[in-house]
Amino acid sequence: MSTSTPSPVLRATGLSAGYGGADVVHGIDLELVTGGAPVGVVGASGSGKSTIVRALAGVVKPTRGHVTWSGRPVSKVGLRDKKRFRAQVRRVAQEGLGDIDPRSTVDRVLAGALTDARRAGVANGATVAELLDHVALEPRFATRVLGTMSGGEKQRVVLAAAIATRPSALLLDEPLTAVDPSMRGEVVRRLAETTAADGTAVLLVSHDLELVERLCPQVHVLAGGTFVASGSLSRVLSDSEHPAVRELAEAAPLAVQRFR
Ligand SMILES: Nc1ncnc2c1ncn2[C@@H]1O[C@H](COP(=O)(O)OP(=O)(O)OP(=O)(O)O)[C@@H](O)[C@H]1O
Repeated sequence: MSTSTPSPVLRATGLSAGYGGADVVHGIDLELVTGGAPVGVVGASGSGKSTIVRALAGVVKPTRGHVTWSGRPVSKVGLRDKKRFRAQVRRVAQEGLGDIDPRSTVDRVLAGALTDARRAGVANGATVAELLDHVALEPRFATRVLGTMSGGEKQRVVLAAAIATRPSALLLDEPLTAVDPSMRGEVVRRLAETTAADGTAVLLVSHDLELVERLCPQVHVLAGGTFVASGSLSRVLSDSEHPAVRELAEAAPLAVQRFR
């Protein structure tokens, strides 16, 4: 019987990165594995969570260490492979619609994402209605213009467009902040189902500890740009003596107080 471990689709090794010559994250080691369980990153505002996501997506360059995509340095992905990289490594960031035109209708955006996927060599037989279902949006949303939708509805369309390319890695940076908490659980449940079926490696960055706990068996706590504790969220919050973790545990909402 083979005992080989699957190789990571994205791996950060000794990653340091930042802006204008000053590093904000230092010596980060992180692996996202195809078919592996989602990995969470939590930490105070400004601790560097989004910077790690940007470095994994190739948007910010490492100053030390490196990020590899299926073993190749992301910084060396040439023009020819850029399209495939962008389809395979999808970042859903808190910054809103990204490059999606707010005047577009939902079905145009999602049909476009499915076409992009096919052009990048990704087989996806999904329909627009199925993509909407993956993020708990009803079929009637297909004809809506994005600019007229609520923040939470827009976030779910952005997520559906990311899933359309059946990415091997999905980097979620506060993906559901505008979705109301009662709906968030259902979106996460469907998202987890879809990504698990596709073997997509998921990284979730969020201040919502309930969401992280629900989706990610493995969590890293970031403080001052370094990982200060790692493990299951419940174990980390109850066991770690690090001041940043204690602060996180103190501020945890009632629903996660049981961790303390
Ligand atoms: N484009 C930028 N130029 C200069 N500094 C930046 C830039 N983006 C982020 N920073 C700084 O880098 C540090 C880490 O920011 P980052 O956005 O990674 O933190 P975060 O943990 O994701 O925060 P939050 O939870 O508030 O989103 C912060 O001090 C921030 O001000």
